[in-house]
Amino acid sequence: MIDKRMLAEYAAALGLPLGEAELERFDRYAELLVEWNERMNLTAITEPGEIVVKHFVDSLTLLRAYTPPVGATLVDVGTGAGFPSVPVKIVRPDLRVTLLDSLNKRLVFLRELSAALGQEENVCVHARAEEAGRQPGHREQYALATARAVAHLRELSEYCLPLVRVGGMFAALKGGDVDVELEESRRAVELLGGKIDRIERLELPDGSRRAIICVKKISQTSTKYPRPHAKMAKNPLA
Ligand SMILES: C[S@@+](CC[C@H](N)C(=O)[O-])C[C@H]1O[C@@H](n2cnc3c(N)ncnc32)[C@H](O)[C@@H]1O
Repeated sequence: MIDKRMLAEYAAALGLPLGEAELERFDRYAELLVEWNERMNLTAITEPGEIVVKHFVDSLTLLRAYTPPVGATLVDVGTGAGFPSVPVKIVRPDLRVTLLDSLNKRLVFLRELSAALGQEENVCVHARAEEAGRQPGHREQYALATARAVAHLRELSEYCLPLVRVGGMFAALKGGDVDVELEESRRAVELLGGKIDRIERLELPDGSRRAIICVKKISQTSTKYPRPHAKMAKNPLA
């Protein structure tokens, strides 16, 4: 379904050589995405060339910005149809992935997808991030939290940083223009026990700009956080 040679080229440009088995998995992923999308709303992107660039390559930029330790635990907050973690897991099968989303129908797809791609060990969690962040099974349990297209960095930090253990990382995949958002989020990141570590800026093959914001978890998050969503919206951390 997808142009595997094109995907291999783009991934190689990110420093990620893909073998035939991985390319086959990406192809199957694209097929399932399009097939299930006819029954439930998973994505607006259904053209194979766009799936390759805007979903697969974009997700893999995470590995350009940050290399998780072997066997690390990774939680993908608001993963939707599995982005960015399912593509990342195709390339890094050693990672122990938790896919978290507040919409149950997405979890039905994610379970089926994980099985079809040989990722049966993925843990699929139906929860809001701010609820999971208060549960002992999730709070400060992950080496890496990531998210793409879920919320403003200020709010996203409150979703993600409570889930990361001290010494771990939170990596937010964002569009290119992040400077204002970063300024608006600095205080929140600090209050939640994080420190902005680095920002990787790059261009996707279609010319669109991306920034991956890497936040190091340097101290425990106060038990005041995360707050319920209504409180976050009413009183943004600033
Ligand atoms: C725009 S989609 C992005 C999906 C995917 N990350 C991607 O990049 O394609 C946002 C997703 O975040 C989920 N979401 C929004 N707020 C959330 C929260 N507080 N906790 C968990 N999931 C949330 C939604 O259900 C939706 O699947």
